[in-house]
Amino acid sequence: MFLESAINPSHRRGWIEIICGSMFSGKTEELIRRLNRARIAKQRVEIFKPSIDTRYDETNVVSHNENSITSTPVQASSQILIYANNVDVVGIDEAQFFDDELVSVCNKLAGSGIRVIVAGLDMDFTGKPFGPIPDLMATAEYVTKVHAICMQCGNLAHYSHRKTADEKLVMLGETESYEPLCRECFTKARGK
Ligand SMILES: Nc1ncnc2c1ncn2[C@@H]1O[C@H](COP(=O)(O)OP(=O)(O)O)[C@@H](O)[C@H]1O
Ligand SMILES: Cc1cn([C@H]2C[C@H](O)[C@@H](COP(=O)(O)O)O2)c(=O)[nH]c1=O
Ligand SMILES: [Zn+2]
Repeated sequence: MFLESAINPSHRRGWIEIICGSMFSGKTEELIRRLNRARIAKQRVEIFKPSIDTRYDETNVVSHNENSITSTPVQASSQILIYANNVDVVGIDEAQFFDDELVSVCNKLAGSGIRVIVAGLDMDFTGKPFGPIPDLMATAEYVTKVHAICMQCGNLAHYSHRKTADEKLVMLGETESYEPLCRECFTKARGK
């Protein structure tokens, strides 16, 4: 579906792709896969992540199974417009942590002929829509929802259950603090 077609500079068409889902669903792997393919097609690629995401690495975007790609950490989404100069493709990871302006930033980039690929959590640990992702999903041309495996029953999971009592929206973590769960197991776990 996402062809790395040669880009004709006189007639550049941009668009937005969203890769969303729970934690451990393969969002970052899929983002890295698409960006690597764009590089193989000799397209100019820039990758951004919010600077608060220091979980695996200060700069690189790193997946749970240790795939990685170099990125530029930025504090505010508006900085992406400044750094995304002379590029064909922009990748953005952990987009749920960005401010709401990310929606207009991505639309401006796409409007100027850039392919924009955004990965992020669609729901927070309570099951509510997370940050700018829902609005991005509404305005994107393409939305891919990927699934993890439920850690309780082995079915497909689309919730990220927090295993600790912490109620803060932003709490970086891994398997020590979060597990992907299916609807049934998440409802049971939240009911406790
Ligand atoms: N419960 C799980 N379901 C699926 N993959 C898992 C699970 N737990 C760990 N993983 C690992 O996580 C990888 C996906 O990592 P990543 O792309 O970083 O996910 P995301 O960005 O969606 O959190 C999988 O390829 C697998 O190795
Ligand atoms: C559900 C949820 C998650 N987080 C944090 C936990 C991780 O550091 C990232 C998600 O990373 P992944 O690449 O999708 O595995 O987000 C959070 O701060 N708040 C939440 O509600
Ligand atoms: Zn389950």
